[in-house]
Amino acid sequence: MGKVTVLDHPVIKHKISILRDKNTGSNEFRSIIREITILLAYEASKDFTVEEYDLNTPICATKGYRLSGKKLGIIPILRAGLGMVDGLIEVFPAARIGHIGMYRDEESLKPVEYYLKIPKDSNKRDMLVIDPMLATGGSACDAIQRLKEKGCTSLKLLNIIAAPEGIKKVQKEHPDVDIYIAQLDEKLNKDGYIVPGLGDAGDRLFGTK
Ligand SMILES: O=P(O)(O)OC[C@H]1O[C@H](OP(=O)(O)OP(=O)(O)O)[C@H](O)[C@@H]1O
Ligand SMILES: O=c1cc[nH]c(=O)[nH]1
Ligand SMILES: [Mg+2]
Repeated sequence: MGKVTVLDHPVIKHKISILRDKNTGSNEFRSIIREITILLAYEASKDFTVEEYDLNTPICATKGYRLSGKKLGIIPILRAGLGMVDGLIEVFPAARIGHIGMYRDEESLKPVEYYLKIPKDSNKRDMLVIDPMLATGGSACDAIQRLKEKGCTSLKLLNIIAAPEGIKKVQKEHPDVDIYIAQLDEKLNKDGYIVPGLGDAGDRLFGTK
């Protein structure tokens, strides 16, 4: 079963609370999503490998380290996943970026795919799937399934807020995928929104409500 890592940190608690506040505007919302994503990126890359190399500081010769594992791919689930892209490429500037477009049908809550474009060599890369919200888990599970159909074998999922229902579904359908979240919330409401959550992440990022 996939491992779940929750960022348990006072600064994250502080920032998540600002995201939750309905009076927080899009500009601040976007920058906090970006900041938390940077911390998630560090956590999700703890198992990356490094190799040693020789370098000179202004003082002496010493050993340096550089990342030596597989190349990275970042896959935001549109739209809201776009809010996390900047934070990730700040940490991993050489990563290639693919996109998967999914929206949740408001009645059935089932994800509907409308776009897919990923790097050609995605099957050789470590792929980070990003979306601020993991609610029922339908969008994440379908996105991961589509990437697997395209040959991806190394996948991690990064979310800002997750509901237990979503985590359970990803663990059941994709036991090989580890999940990194900033906050585990209580539950879903009858409309499939995370409680207490932060509302519709896409609308809050892009000011569409
Ligand atoms: O776990 P789930 O129940 O599938 O819900 C989570 C999905 O819902 C939101 O997207 P939304 O459908 O609102 O599309 P948007 O990003 O375009 O706003 C969110 O960004 C996830 O992709
Ligand atoms: O609470 C939720 C659930 C799904 N999508 C969102 O943006 N928010
Ligand atoms: Mg939305």
